[in-house]
Amino acid sequence: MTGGVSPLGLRPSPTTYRAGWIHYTNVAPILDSLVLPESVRAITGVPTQMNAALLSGEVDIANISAVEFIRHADVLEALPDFSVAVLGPVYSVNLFHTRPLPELRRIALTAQSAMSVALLEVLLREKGLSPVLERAEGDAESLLAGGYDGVLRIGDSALREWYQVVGPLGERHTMTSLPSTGRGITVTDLACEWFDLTGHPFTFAVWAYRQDNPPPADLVQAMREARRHGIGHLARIAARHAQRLGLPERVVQHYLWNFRYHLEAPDRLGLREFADKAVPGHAPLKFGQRPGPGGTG
Ligand SMILES: C=C(O[C@@H]1C=C(C(=O)O)C=C[C@H]1O)C(=O)O
Repeated sequence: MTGGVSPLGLRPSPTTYRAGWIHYTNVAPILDSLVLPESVRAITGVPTQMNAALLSGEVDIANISAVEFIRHADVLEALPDFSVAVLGPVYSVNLFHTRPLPELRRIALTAQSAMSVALLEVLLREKGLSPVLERAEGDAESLLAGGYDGVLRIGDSALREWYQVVGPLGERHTMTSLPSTGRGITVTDLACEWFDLTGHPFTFAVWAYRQDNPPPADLVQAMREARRHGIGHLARIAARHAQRLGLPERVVQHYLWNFRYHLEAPDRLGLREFADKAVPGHAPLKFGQRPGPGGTG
């Protein structure tokens, strides 16, 4: 076979490239309008599932917890211009608690997340606190009623539970003047805590792949086009997901526009700072080539 054409003159079918998407609402502006090239197949799951799928080779690319990218920086590389990051509050990575942070003794962790657990560990260490951390599933209020004094939750359910605690959002409230307590519960936004500690953005996820198996150019191009389209139609995306989540449209719209999806210099700075604090001695972080001028989408 030469030049990709078989002796019969047939083109070999292109090998399938497998993608794994964490499909929380916060990636809707990238994934909702993504048209996959024919050679790409995608599965979806929660962060810990996608982290495992990428590391076991079940998928070739995934938006994974940034801490897993850092831990496996010797074999992984990340797309240079894709992130799920924020500067300040994120609203969906929340510690729900019933006592002040310094008095917490037992915190329930979600099994869905690697990143928020690593972030919580860094923040607790910085504050000199060492509560017991245990995996436990269930909604925050039941776990708090059942013996935990802190509960860490992420993603769509954390966003909904946050709103149950701090909402409803009256006309006099703006998203920047919301209470952080309600129903006897305080909600600590871990990305806000990171901002208070460092003054930098926090990068929750990157799109990673094995260094020897980068994604086909048409997939990355399609992702950039989908993101441009998604960000341009944020109100529509927010309306659709608000209905699904049972949340007010303006809350979901604020939630979405607050994300930083382009892994810009400040997001990399935050990522490197987190890497040094959470995984001392990690291998250098590797990123693919940034697109040229006008090519970022
Ligand atoms: C901000 C979030 O980011 C997600 C949180 C992750 C984690 O905690 O491991 C992984 C990927 C991110 O997309 C969220 O879903 O609430």
